Amino acid sequence: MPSSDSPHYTLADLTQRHEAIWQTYIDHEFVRRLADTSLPESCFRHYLQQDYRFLIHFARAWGLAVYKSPDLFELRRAFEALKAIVDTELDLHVGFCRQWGISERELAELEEERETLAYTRFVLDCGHRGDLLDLHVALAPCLIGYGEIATRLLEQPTTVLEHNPYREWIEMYAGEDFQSAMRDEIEWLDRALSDVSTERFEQLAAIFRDATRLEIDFWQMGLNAVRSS
Ligand SMILES: Cc1ncc(CN)c(N)n1
Repeated sequence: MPSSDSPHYTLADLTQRHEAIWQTYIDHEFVRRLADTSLPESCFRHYLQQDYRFLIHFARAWGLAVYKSPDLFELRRAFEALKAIVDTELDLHVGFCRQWGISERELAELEEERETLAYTRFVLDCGHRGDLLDLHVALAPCLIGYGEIATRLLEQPTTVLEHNPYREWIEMYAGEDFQSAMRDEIEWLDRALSDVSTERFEQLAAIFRDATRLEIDFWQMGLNAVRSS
């Protein structure tokens, strides 16, 4: 625990500050059922469709990070993250949706759910109102959470990989590309948080808490779609 005169906060302090909410997110029923194969396919399909919209706005948020970058180092870093989402994650996602019988046209036309709207606009609002660190903290549950979820799923004995229709999803987020992006982001956040004051940390912790709550709502939206698609 950091001392009050020289806090030296890290990302771990953010997750510990909201431990119960963080655990609800990374161990959500959607995730558990995806791992033990009991998740209805309609839930996963709905999640995939909405996640397409999420990733579009997520890319826009990194575009905002480019704009908010104060120097060439940060500018390059945000630009690389934006490129990775547009060229890799969204490309993989579209291919993945195709395998699940969801066409690109369908993706382009689908209506945004309120949970998608709330989460993505919250992140963008944090970036508009705040600085680069506010934006990174709003984005952290997304990148750090999915990386942690996927590695946990691969490690835990209750996960079924054989004949699991969601196996590719688990392996994509547990894969080296995503994991290394997650490690880079943890390093960035640890560096940036190391010299914030206690007051500033509390502001950032509130952003982190709300973004995590919105991730929980996103899982729940998928789970609620038992018969909707
Ligand atoms: C809702 C959500 N959160 C996080 C991720 C991981 N980029 C995602 N694809 N979708």
